[in-house]
Amino acid sequence: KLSPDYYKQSCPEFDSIMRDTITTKQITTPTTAAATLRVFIHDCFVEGCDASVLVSSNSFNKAERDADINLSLPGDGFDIVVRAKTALELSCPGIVSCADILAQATRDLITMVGGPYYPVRLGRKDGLISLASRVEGNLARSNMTMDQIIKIFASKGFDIQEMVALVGAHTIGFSHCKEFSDRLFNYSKTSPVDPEYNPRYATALQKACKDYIKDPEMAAFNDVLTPNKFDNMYYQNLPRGLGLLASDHAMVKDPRTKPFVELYATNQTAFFKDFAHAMEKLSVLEIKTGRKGEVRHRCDQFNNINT
Ligand code: HEM
Ligand SMILES: [Ca+2]
Ligand SMILES: [Ca+2]
Repeated sequence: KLSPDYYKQSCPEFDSIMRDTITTKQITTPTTAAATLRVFIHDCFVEGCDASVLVSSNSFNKAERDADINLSLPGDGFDIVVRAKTALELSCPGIVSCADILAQATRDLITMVGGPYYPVRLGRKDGLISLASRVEGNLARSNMTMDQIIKIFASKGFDIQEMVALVGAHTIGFSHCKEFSDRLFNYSKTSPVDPEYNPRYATALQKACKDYIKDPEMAAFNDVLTPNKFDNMYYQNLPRGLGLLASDHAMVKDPRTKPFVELYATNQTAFFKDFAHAMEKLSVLEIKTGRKGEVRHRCDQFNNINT
């Protein structure tokens, strides 16, 4: 059974250790919030919220982390879990799962950057499977059609409105140039850039991504106006041609998603309420309890490393 105070008896310092670790990390490395949120969704959409994404490959197993869509997952999202796990293992060894650490860290970081609070129930076990081959088809890509994207979210139990609310996560963080450069250079015979972009924004992006093939680290903020603040600016950007990814633009073009973009653009309270609700739902997606999982000693390997 899950509960918000699952560790009250077994690890009374859980809350304070989490709070200290997260505050220190986010203050010294402000990209941590977005990094952790992305790692979390990539975890939950593949085998559920079970920390399967945190496992490293070894000679027996090519893990999720080495699936091509996960290669760009930001290191800070892994590091925060390792830090919390290390501190927790000193206080209460073998008690707190990596999956719970990731779920609670994500929530705390979202609130730290201005987003809504939602309850996270605890008691998840860490998964026993992490296979790169099981990733494909479970995560949306920016070049997918809206039909494909809607289908993926539906397969995880999210309707269109919940999907639009969740994608509001792009109010923080950044994307590497290769994720949107096809819209900037040689877009079509008639126009080098995607005409959906605001022209000045397109010029700025072309500059920012000029050498992206030589330097694959080059990136741009997902929300050009308030990149570090969790707010509803992402939705306000879209109709102004300030959406970064093709999938972001598609949100405001498709008649199925557009009404929700418009709602959230004008009503941040509605966005926060729906985002919080969808995150609470995401946080318990296909979680494992009891014997269906374990509490890993190290978040990057199964306790039986030969599996
Ligand atoms: C339409 C569905 C989605 C697509 C196609 C998509 C695609 C992407 C892509 C391509 C990136 C850039 C990755 C990189 O270059 O490193 C990104 C970043 C990000 N995505 Fe999404 N995403 C979607 C939905 C979501 C959802 C539902 C969430 C969370 C609830 C989310 C959270 C994030 C965050 C926080 C970042 C920034 C990561 C960072 O700054 O390190 N995305 N997304
Ligand atoms: Ca998982
Ligand atoms: Ca923002």
